Order: sequence, then structure tokens, then C-alpha cells
Amino acid sequence: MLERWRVAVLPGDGIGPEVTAQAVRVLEAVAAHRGVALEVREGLIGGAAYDAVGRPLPDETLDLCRASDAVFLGAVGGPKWGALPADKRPEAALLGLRKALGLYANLRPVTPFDALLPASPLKSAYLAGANVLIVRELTGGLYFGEKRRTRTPEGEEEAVDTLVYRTSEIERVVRRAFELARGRRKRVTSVDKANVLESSRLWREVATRVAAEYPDVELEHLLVDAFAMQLILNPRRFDVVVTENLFGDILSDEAAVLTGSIGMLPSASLADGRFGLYEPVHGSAPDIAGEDRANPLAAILSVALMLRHTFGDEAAAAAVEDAVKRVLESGVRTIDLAEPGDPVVGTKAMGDRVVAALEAALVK
Ligand SMILES: NC(=O)C1=CN([C@@H]2O[C@H](COP(=O)(O)OP(=O)(O)OC[C@H]3O[C@@H](n4cnc5c(N)ncnc54)[C@H](O)[C@@H]3O)[C@@H](O)[C@H]2O)C=CC1
Ligand SMILES: CC(C)CC(=O)C(=O)O
Ligand SMILES: [Mg+2]
Repeated sequence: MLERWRVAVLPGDGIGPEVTAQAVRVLEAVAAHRGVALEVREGLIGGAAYDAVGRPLPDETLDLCRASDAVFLGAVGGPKWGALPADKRPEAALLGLRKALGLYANLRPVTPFDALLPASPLKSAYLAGANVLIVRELTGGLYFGEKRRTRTPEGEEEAVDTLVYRTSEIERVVRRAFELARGRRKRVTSVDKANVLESSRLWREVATRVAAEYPDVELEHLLVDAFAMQLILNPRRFDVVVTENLFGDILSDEAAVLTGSIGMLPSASLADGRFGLYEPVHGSAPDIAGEDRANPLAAILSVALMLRHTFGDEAAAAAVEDAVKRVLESGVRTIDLAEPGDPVVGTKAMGDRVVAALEAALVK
């Protein structure tokens, strides 16, 4: 294990800084317990960076990330910056950062906590034990293809986005999915739209080829529309799901519903090796920003992923996840998770509870 953890922290916009503050407290608690020197260095990104220096992804931020073992990111974006040219928008910074750091595999574990299962036994039976790992390709596809505005010969405005995948891009992310499946239930579902899209036909061919290297892991192909339905109908049938960038973005927000809130879904964006960027799946939630109402658990669970994938500290990762579990079992909820009558706490108070549960477990 490393004795020094160098973490770049990019709080970003909206609720980004609020949830990041709680995530950093959890990381600090773990590092203090482990006796590890934690170097947290903050950088600017998104609208906050645009406002401060006129660019959403300053070179200093990229340099900081490259000089770190891991990056934690809150969220970027908001209506304030919506009218800027595409390359100045906060979202462009996030895409640019993912590309520049080679973060091609985005892991989005979807693991409903028992304490949040619906009250009806029928509904809980359908969700109990569901544990899906979405592996989303993160540096290719529509988000990175050529974009342009043109005019038709008739003078009508036209917009073009291009969806490009090459074999090597598909191969590495599918291989990552198979490797992860080996440590789980040994089942990969590859999601595409091969009945219509040429890029999906290539995706399916490559996935089938890679699967031959993993005879112990079962592969199934599903079309994205059918998968979107099956995910809700029968979530327990899925183990690892691998898919392209846009499909993975949409399907993971859909999957968040299984956990009770988008505020529960963490993510790890990985390059080859141990380097990674960790962020909640949700955005900057401008509708609740600044009100201490955001659920910080997705951000805190992203710290668990950092401990697991970058710092190789499985015990600490499990301790953070267990602290979240115990806090939820105690009944407290942020507003997004609350049923009538539940004790509701704010962002910071939820962070307090998790840190207290974690410290109690770590000193034992
Ligand atoms: N990784 C990132 O930085 C992402 C940024 N965005 C950006 O965020 C901005 C807002 O996008 P939206 O479509 O509204 O998506 P969003 O994920 O920010 O919010 C969707 C809904 O979920 C709620 N929500 C989100 N996170 C929550 C949390 N932690 N606790 C409680 N409720 C939460 C919000 O209040 C809102 O009602 C946009 O500028 C978008 O581009 C969107 C997704 C990812
Ligand atoms: C904000 C976008 C650039 C991406 C997004 O929605 C995501 O990564 O979940
Ligand atoms: Mg998204």
C-alpha cells in the first residue's frame, strides 16, 4: 500500500462542493486511521474555473491531476453557463479531463442497500440482492465524435454528431468488464443497438471475440431498448453490463432508480493501472444547490471506490460502505430518500453520521 496518498480534489459547481466536502472528510478519517500522509490539493474545474480564469479546464488543473494518484470530482455545470460556446461549457471540461487522462472505463456499481428497499415485501423480493456493475466506455462514441452545424441546400439548419468506435477502444473496455466479472458472478451482458448501428455491429463482433479469451465467463448480447426494460423488470438477472458511452450514461441514471436515488450512485473512471477519477454519477443539481439538501452518499461511496481501485485498500473501502449501510439502518435519510415520518438530515449532518460510524468501526 502507498504511504502517501496524493489526491486532486475538484469540487466544481452546484452541489459539487457540498458533497465533495463530505467525501473528503471520509477520506481524511481513513487516512488518519491508516497513518497515511494524505495530500489533498484542490483544483478548479467547470463553471467555477470559467468564472475564475476564463477556461473550464485550466492547464493547472490537468497538471495537478497528472501529478496525483487519484482525482475526486464533485460535479460540473448549471444554467449560468448554458449559453457559452460548446468548448467553454463546464461539461466540455469533464469530457476533456476524461480524455486527457485516458479514463476509458467508467465503473458504476448499482447496489441497493437493504435499508432502502421498498416497504412492500413483493417489491423488496424483486430488488433484494440486486448487484449490477455497469461498465461504461468513457472516452469514445458520440460525445467525442466530430460535431458540426450546417445548412441543407434548402437553407434549413442541420446539426451533426458522429458516433465512431475503433476495435481497440471496444476491446480494452470489454476486456476490463470480463476481468471484473471474474471476481463476481462471471456473467457479462453487452448492450448495443446492433440491429441498426454499424458501430454497434463492430461492438458486438469485438465483444464476441474477447469473450473467447474468457471461457469461464458467460456473455450475452442485448439490444439497448430491451435492456432498458429488463433492467427495471428483472435487475437481479444482471451481473456486469458493458456498453458504449451514451447508452451507459443514460442506463446508469435509470439504474439509480433501483437504489432509491441518483444521490446513491458512485463511480470510478479508470485508465490502465491504478490511476482513477472518482465522482458521483449525478450532476450539479442546480435546483437544490446551496441548500444543504444534497445526498452526499454517492460522493462518499466514490471514496470507497478510490480506496479499492487506486489505493488497493479493500478493508477501508468495505469499512466506508459498511458505515453508509449502518447509517441507513439507523433510519436517517436525506430528503431524496425520505419516506413520510423518516428523520431527515442535511448534507453535512449525513456526512457527520457516516464519519462517526466509520470512526467507531475503525477504532474497534
Ligand atoms: N458528472 C457531472 O459533473 C455531471 C454534470 N451534469 C450537469 O449537471 C447539471 C444539472 O443536470 P441535471 O440534468 O439536472 O442532472 P442532476 O443529476 O444534476 O439532477 C437531476 C435530479 O436529481 C437530483 N439530484 C442529483 N443529485 C442529487 C443528490 N446528490 N442528492 C439529492 N438529489 C440529487 C437533482 O436535484 C435533480 O432533481 C447540468 O449542467 C448537467 O450537464 C449532469 C450529469 C453529470
Ligand atoms: C455531464 C456529461 C458530460 C456526462 C454525464 O452526464 C455523465 O458522465 O454522467
Ligand atoms: Mg450522466
